[in-house]
Amino acid sequence: MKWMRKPKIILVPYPAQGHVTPILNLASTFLSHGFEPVMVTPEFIHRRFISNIDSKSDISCISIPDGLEMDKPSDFFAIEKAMENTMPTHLESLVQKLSEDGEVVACMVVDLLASWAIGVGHRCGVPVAGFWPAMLATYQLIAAIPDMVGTQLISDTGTPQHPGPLRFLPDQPLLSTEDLPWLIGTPPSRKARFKFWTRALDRSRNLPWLLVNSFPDEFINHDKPQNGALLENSMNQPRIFQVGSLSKHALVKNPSFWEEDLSCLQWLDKQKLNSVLYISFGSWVSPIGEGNVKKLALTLEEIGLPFLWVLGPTWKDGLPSGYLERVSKQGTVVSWAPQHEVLQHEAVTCYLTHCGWNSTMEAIRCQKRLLCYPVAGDQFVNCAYITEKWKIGVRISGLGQKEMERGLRRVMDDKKMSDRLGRLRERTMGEEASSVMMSSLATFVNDFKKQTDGMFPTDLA
Ligand SMILES: O=c1ccn([C@@H]2O[C@H](COP(=O)(O)OP(=O)(O)O[C@H]3O[C@H](CO)[C@@H](O)[C@H](O)[C@H]3O)[C@@H](O)[C@H]2O)c(=O)[nH]1
Repeated sequence: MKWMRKPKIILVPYPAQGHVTPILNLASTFLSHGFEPVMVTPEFIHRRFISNIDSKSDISCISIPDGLEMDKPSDFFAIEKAMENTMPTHLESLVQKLSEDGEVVACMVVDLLASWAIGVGHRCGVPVAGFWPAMLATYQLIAAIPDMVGTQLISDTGTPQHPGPLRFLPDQPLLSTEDLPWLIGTPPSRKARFKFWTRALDRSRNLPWLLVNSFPDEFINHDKPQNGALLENSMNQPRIFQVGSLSKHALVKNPSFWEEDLSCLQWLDKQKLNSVLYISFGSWVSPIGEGNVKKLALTLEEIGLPFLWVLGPTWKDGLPSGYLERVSKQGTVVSWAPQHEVLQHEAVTCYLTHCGWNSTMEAIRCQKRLLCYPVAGDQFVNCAYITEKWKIGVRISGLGQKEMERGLRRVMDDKKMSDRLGRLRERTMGEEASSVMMSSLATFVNDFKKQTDGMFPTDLA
């Protein structure tokens, strides 16, 4: 029988910018393997980015109901509730409908933060691969939760039992016990986030594959067979494939949740080479708090350095009165920037960042030094790699004038930082790294094709 339609791969991201962007990039890499990628997101997110997706794109974007109130901001826990209670039945119906219509769903790629969808795949008899949108190092930290509880490093609700810096895993930089990814907000919220992670870990432990949004030698374990996969399934862990920097930005237009303010590129064109500090704290976690917004605003004014600051409308209201007029000759504030273009711009010299993983990879791609102010989640781990392992940035402990000036001096005076950035870009996205990642992806595709023998049209299998 000759199949007319391409087999589908359904991709389910956690509904946040830092997750949708990398999963869509991953989706684009399946096109050359003969699949039709279908990204499924809840309605509240779909509405926001769909107009920014190229309508001629070969990637389909489908929304499912989330039960969330329209136009009401949803916090982490409201989204969790929607994912756990509302979305599974809708995804299941979607997969069943596709099968009834004669479509082949070859595989589902599920963000581990959207682990609710793993069960849907199992119930529908579709092979499921996990997707980790961040560093492998943070996955390993999460995967080590049972060991951390067992060795009483943390309590069984995730509370650190020993203060001070610790090396949680071999080869990883030192971290403070306060830097663990679930330690966000009040004690009840920390416990609830810990529960979220342990549940994600339980659901994903037996997955055969995990695709990681990272690069091949982020973690080197010479004792393990390479063969496209970094860690074999020996410890009841998925086989790991690092395919992060395979993404071709040209293939997918940025699925921005907010409208990009392009005027900042014209503003950058008028600035001197290597003169501008770019500032952005990403999209997911509330950035830095009102007090810190005010503090940073005044610091920038005192330092007098040209700056481009991404600050959402709610936070903009927290700027000191008359501030924007006062600094109009020095800097510019936008609600959302075309970040990749900004980082590529020659006027930008340094990036004050929250160390979100996508921003970190983009800064490496564009060769920009980093001034790090991690806020939450995996950002402390990323920051430790940036500042201690790779030495492509400097961490600042506060946003006051002294800390900023000291940090800027250290980051700009480091004569070897540009070389390190160059070498890191080569290691992470150069030709050799890309070819390893391409073969990793091919190994993964062949692997799941084997599991679904007979499902594929012969001319694609
Ligand atoms: O004005 C802006 C600001 C950001 N971005 C883009 O938004 C994305 C932000 O991603 P990331 O840097 O990873 O930050 P978050 O959105 O905060 O991502 C969440 O998800 C990441 C992946 O799991 C984690 O590493 C972060 O800590 C977590 O906050 C990047 O692609 C940026 O280019 C823009 O396009 N315009």
